[in-house]
Amino acid sequence: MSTFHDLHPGPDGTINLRVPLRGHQILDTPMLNKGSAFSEEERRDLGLLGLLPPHIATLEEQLTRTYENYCQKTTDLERYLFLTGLQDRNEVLFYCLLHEHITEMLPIIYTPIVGAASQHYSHIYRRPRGLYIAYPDAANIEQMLRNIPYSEIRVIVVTDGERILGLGDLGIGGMGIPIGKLALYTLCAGIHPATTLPITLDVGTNNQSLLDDPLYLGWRHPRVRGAEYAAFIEQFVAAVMRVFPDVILQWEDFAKQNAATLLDRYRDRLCTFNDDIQGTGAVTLAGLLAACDVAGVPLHQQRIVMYGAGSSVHGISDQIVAAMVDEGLTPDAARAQIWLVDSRGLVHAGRTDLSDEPFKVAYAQPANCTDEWVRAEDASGPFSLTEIVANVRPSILIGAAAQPGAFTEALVREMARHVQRPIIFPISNPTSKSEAIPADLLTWTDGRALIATGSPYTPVFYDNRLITIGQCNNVFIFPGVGLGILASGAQRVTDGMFVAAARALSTLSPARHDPHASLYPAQTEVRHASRHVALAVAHEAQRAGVAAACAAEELAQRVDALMWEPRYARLLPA
Ligand SMILES: NC(=O)c1ccc[n+]([C@@H]2O[C@H](COP(=O)([O-])OP(=O)(O)OC[C@H]3O[C@@H](n4cnc5c(N)ncnc54)[C@H](O)[C@@H]3O)[C@@H](O)[C@H]2O)c1
Ligand SMILES: O=C(O)C[C@H](O)C(=O)O
Ligand SMILES: [Mn+2]
Repeated sequence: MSTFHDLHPGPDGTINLRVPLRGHQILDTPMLNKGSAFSEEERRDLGLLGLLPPHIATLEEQLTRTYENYCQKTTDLERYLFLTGLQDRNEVLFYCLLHEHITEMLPIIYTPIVGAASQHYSHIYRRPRGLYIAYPDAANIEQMLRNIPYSEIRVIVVTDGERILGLGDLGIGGMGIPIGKLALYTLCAGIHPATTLPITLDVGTNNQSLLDDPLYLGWRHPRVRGAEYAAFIEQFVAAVMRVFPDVILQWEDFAKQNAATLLDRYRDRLCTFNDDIQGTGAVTLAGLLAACDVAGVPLHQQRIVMYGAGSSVHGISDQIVAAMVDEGLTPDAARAQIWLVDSRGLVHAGRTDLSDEPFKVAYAQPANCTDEWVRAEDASGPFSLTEIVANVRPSILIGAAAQPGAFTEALVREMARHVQRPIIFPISNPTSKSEAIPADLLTWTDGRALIATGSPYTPVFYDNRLITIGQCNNVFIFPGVGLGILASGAQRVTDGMFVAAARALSTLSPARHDPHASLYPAQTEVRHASRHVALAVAHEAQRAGVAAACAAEELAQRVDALMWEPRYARLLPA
């Protein structure tokens, strides 16, 4: 069972796999099951005779049947359940179907519908996947890690469910996210599914409606905090390092008070990164660099307002500063061009509530920066976002506060008065949390805005043109980063690897060749983009000395060899 991922095609391109299982055991193993596509020999030699309808289907026939079924579903949640069911039954067919219909199905297995599935997790639950590590079982984590069906795990995505997209604390329901992210590792970067492991650390939930829900599947307890939480995480990481010493550990959708702390605590101890901070930083920088190119104004001359000052803005700000420094600014001069806005308004040094957030302190504008600012009529209290925009006159506006509709018409029109090509990225997820809708942004800026969104949007018809909206989502980064780490054998994940990823992705922006095109590649290009990102990450890992050097051709070969294609192996009895 441990060698699923070690499949090398023979001279005729066929992959032979000897399996110690027979009959129903094979049909019940999604990594082995081919459904109606088992050949005559396989049926005879593996105890499958009579267990399947007589016709031996081709993969194409299976895809037709499966897609036909999919199309009969009438709600997105049913589509999600259908695809999850397929994943739990036949993984090759699942990934083949996703490859064929990626634009249609990515929003189902990932953002935004994975958000709805996570909200309803305890009501739609069918089968377990991955590991559920609850706080009361802290003493058994190592045993749990050894209970999983595969023994050669290379990538773990872990959440504690506290900040699932912009939907808040979803407790055990957060499991939808690591499952979805790891499906994308396979779909977008070819990481073999049997080498991935989704994990939810169930430390309770403070979501009262979940605690009150009789069907809730998690540990019914308020969230464990403080020293107990830290000790539990430490036990988890230590167990992971014992059982899977070479694994990549990706932290996902932790609340901001834990996200940065855990990253700082563990980044020098194992191969680990935080996707919401670092992955989001990189994907946003990639789109901004392309947008700056279209606007004809380099990044270091842009004035940037960030709405939200949590994990994602932390990562985005740090990446922007790194890129501005590459363009010749000092770090201080770069930070001076970034204005953060959190739930209490502008982040400035005169505030007394920043001391436990070092990231905000580093980006705080001078205490007196608003002394000369003009107030809106009748305004009092902290400056509103519209007032901040009116006074700062930003050329870039990023939204990552999960406050739907926060980029109002008045605000956007104000911004567009001062800049020829306003760059506006409402990146909050899912769609229901977006700060603005692309069609509105185009209307309010007379089509001048350069837009990207966190969740996918259909193209907008504006001024007799169909405008494709690029998706500024870390899906364009983390699968390639993981692939690059595995291919290079990197021991640690550096910030430089994310800047390299951003620059690599940015070169693939369709807008670089056609100023009317999207700032990000289409979803159909994501596998190509991941490969490109992986190579850049692997080279940077070598340059930084966290991976052993090798020739560029060898690195490319290793990347390609790791990229699994979903197709059936020929199963032989062991
Ligand atoms: N597109 C992507 O790839 C991507 C990646 C990561 C996060 N996100 C999305 O970004 C959003 C934020 O994620 P995060 O990890 O930064 O969350 P977070 O909880 O770490 O930070 C949220 C921030 O928003 C601020 N905020 C809350 N209410 C506010 C208000 N009314 N006005 C101003 N600021 C307010 C908070 O003070 C905090 O600074 C989520 O919707 C998430 O789904 C998107
Ligand atoms: O999950 C996503 O779509 C992106 C991001 O990681 C988020 O938390 O919103
Ligand atoms: Mn996330």
